[in-house]
Amino acid sequence: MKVGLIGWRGMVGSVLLQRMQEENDFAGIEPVFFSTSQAGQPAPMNAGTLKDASDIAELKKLDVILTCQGGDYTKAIHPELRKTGWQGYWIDAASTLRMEPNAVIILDPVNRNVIDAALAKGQKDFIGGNCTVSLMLMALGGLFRAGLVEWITSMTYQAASGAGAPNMRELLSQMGVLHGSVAELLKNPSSAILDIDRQVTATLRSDALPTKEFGAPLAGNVLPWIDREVEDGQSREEWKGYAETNKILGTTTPIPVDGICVRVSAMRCHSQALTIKLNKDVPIADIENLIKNDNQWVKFVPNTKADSLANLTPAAVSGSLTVPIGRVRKMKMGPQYLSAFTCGDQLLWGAAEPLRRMLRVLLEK
Ligand SMILES: NC(=O)C1=CN([C@@H]2O[C@H](COP(=O)(O)OP(=O)(O)OC[C@H]3O[C@@H](n4cnc5c(N)ncnc54)[C@H](OP(=O)(O)O)[C@@H]3O)[C@@H](O)[C@H]2O)C=CC1
Ligand SMILES: N[C@@H](CC(=O)OP(=O)(O)O)C(=O)O
Repeated sequence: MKVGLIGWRGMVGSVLLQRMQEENDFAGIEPVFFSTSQAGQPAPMNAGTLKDASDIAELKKLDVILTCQGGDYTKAIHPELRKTGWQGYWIDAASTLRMEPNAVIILDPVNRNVIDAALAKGQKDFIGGNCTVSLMLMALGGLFRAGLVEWITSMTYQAASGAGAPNMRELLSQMGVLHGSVAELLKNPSSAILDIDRQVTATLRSDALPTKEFGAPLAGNVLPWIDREVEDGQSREEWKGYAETNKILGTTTPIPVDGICVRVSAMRCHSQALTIKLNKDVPIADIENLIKNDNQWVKFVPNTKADSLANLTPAAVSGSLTVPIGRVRKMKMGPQYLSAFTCGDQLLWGAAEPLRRMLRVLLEK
């Protein structure tokens, strides 16, 4: 199978390449590497030279295209390529095609049935889901599979990486400026904390912090808006919660999903505080079993302070495929109301992993 890799140099693409190497995915394919800016230069893995990612004639030779190049690339190339009659598989990290009727949103541990049905019908476009949605479904797959979810709200704590590599750098630079503004005061253990706070706040409100990428300070702050405005006061990131969850699950009666998406100063793990309305009262032990037996990556964290702080944080999860879920308990609102907290690496299950697994699904066909 001839597989074209596009966007492999970027942040998501680098994680994808690393995972494909770890899992020996290259053994079953003939990789062809592309670039929009470096055609002619040596390709990685001694795979010849880089081809031009806008060369439709070269792209047409491929059985599969795996792209993490971004939405603008997809918008420009996908329709051109399909117009020529190309019948290959298009696997993509960008959101552009997700809601197209002939595209499937891929998260195989959760919706392998939807993927298989689409393949059987001859569908060719397989698109990775929004990171927040995919991570929520990896954590709560067991409750959805059991048909227990009446509705869900997700209050998110999303990492800088979701906004891109330059944003991760900017966050760290902001942290450095904040620290620098009070470094002398911090050295003196008897300096007044309110003086330190006043100085930090003054720095946050000044022009001293770099804010080109986020448009606001993220260090020492939270940003309660991600992506652009859509309708009904929702941000596009919040809109995806409902639209993509229901498309991934292939629901016939949509399950309401809503909440507020917030950017916080984590590096690459998105966390979510969930309120789940169950459609019946289920004992907490059964809920725990459904959650932890759903897939091999979900990890149930006991609802204790020690377990939560050790296992349910971006610091614990970063770089790992494990999706912990904890703080699970019935709420004061009644026995059908469940709270939970989950955290996951948004570059792995949130972006790269579903793509490489889709390639595996095609190889095993
Ligand atoms: N960031 C995220 O969390 C998520 C992103 N996505 C999707 O993936 C797409 C790509 O995102 P992301 O990986 O963050 O984008 P990057 O900006 O890291 O990479 C995108 C492209 O930029 C080019 N590029 C230019 N300069 C450099 C450089 N110095 N280092 C590396 N690449 C460079 C490369 O293309 P070339 O070789 O052609 O020059 C690369 O493929 C997004 O647009 C989005 O659609 C999906 C889910 C999550
Ligand atoms: N919007 C996400 C990252 C992302 O790229 O999402 P999507 O794949 O839906 O465009 C975030 O900011 O955290």
